[in-house]
Amino acid sequence: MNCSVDISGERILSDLSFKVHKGEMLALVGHNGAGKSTLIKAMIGTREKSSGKFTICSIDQDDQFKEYKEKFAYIPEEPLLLSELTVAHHFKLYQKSYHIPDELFEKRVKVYTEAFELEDKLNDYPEALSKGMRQKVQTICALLPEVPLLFIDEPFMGLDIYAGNFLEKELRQRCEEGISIVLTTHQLDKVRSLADSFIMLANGGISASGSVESFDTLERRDTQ
Ligand SMILES: Nc1ncnc2c1ncn2[C@@H]1O[C@H](COP(=O)(O)OP(=O)(O)OP(=O)(O)O)[C@@H](O)[C@H]1O
Repeated sequence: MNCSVDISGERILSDLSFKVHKGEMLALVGHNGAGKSTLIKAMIGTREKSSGKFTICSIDQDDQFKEYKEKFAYIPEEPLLLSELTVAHHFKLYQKSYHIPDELFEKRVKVYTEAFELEDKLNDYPEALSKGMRQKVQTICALLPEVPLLFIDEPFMGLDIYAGNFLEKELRQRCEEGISIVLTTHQLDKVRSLADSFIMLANGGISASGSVESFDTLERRDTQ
């Protein structure tokens, strides 16, 4: 993956280049405004890049956008649910978009709605849900398909402790199954406990990167 991104003529990300390996969990870290969400949005295709190239499993974002999109699922920082669809409709929409077989779909909906305590909310519309519940619905949607890559912007924001612990376990399990995950977080304890590697963004570029063990050293050095 490599890219530059300009917003309103201002360079936000400059010549970033990195790889995410199969089964790797990569944490994007950096202060507010460092460009973490912008990078994720460029990778999912909702923010145009000014130059560069993204590929997932050798599929190029610009040349084969439909195939590229089918290779990842995305959990945004703020839930983006449609007001005219119920919770169950959202799940069905993901099933159709990602061609999820019925058996897998039903199994995952059951496991996740139980784990996130949403079994009695399936026929509710987003406006009847709390912000945390909307975040849980959005999270479940992204966990339904079998895709090689997950992009997650602040996965634990707004989730209660039980849901956060469940998601942490689920993400770890997905990586063990060979799925790669790129997440942003300000929770450095999560970087340490979950991620394999990190990229620190600053001033539009990568100021540090490496294994999570080197993140620990960097953190100690920077706080002493
Ligand atoms: N829609 C926009 N219009 C103008 N500038 C924007 C827009 N979105 C982001 N920016 C700018 O791009 C830069 C990076 O923002 P971004 O949201 O990617 O940061 P972040 O690292 O995700 O921050 P946070 O930790 O606060 O979520 C900031 O300077 C921000 O002001």
